Amino acid sequence: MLKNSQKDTIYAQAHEAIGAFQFDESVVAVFPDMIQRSVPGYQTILTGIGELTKQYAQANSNLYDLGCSLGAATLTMRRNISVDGCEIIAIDNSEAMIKRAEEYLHAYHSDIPVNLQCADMTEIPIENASVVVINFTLQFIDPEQRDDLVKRIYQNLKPGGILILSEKIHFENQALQNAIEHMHLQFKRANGYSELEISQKRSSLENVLISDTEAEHLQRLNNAGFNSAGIWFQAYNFASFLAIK
Ligand SMILES: Nc1ncnc2c1ncn2[C@@H]1O[C@H](C[S@+](CC[C@H]([NH3+])C(=O)[O-])CC(=O)[O-])[C@@H](O)[C@H]1O
Ligand SMILES: O=C(O)C(=O)Cc1ccccc1
Repeated sequence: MLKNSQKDTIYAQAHEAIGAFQFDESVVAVFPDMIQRSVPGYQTILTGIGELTKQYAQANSNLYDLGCSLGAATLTMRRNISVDGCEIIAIDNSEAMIKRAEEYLHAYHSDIPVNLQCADMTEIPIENASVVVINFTLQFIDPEQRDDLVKRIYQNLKPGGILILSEKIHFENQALQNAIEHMHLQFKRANGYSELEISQKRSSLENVLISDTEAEHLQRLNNAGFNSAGIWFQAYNFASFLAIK
């Protein structure tokens, strides 16, 4: 899926100053390669999103992909909907991502409508939802806005609806954090990233990707109203939560 992108060499050369990470044209061009080589379990999570969609999409409801990037989760959801009257609403606030996502979505035929919008996911209405996916995007929004967004999702989910939330997480315990972060670094090295690429990208993500702990995520989901919430998949410090209304 979305395989024919260029190789990610964005941080391969030494930069004098490392700016904040941005989802601009240069990232868009290499994004499928970047996410595949940086996020352990990414492909398995997409497969799981497909399975959960098959099980939980309700007839005549909306499905949301918030922070859709090139639409990988949208495509998986679209292929797995087997009930009538569904629409997928896919949102990203990067103009460059949305432009490219449009091309990807048109490359595969489907009768299920996709409403692709360049917008801030904290500002769009959520209505009549059966499945909401936030695949590695809550971590990029202002921590102060996270509780409200998750609450709003809970309130606008139909009974029996689900939120699938995938995130990079960190661990309160320093020894555990070091051990698991080391495994992620080894994963990136095994996927061909150099020490320079790893350290420059790490600087660029500082204060941009702000992770929470598993406990913080579960607390937020519970506070929003979800009584059934837990991790359904984890690879090192990358976890995906399932919350059922
Ligand atoms: N406030 C915001 N509103 C909307 N989009 C945002 C916002 N902030 C950041 N983004 C967008 O969130 C996406 C995060 S990538 C998601 C992968 C995808 N889900 C995938 O399943 O392939 C994950 C990663 O790169 O680690 C980018 O496209 C941003 O433009
Ligand atoms: O690359 C990393 O270290 C990450 O934490 C994951 C990631 C993947 C793609 C864009 C930004 C962050």
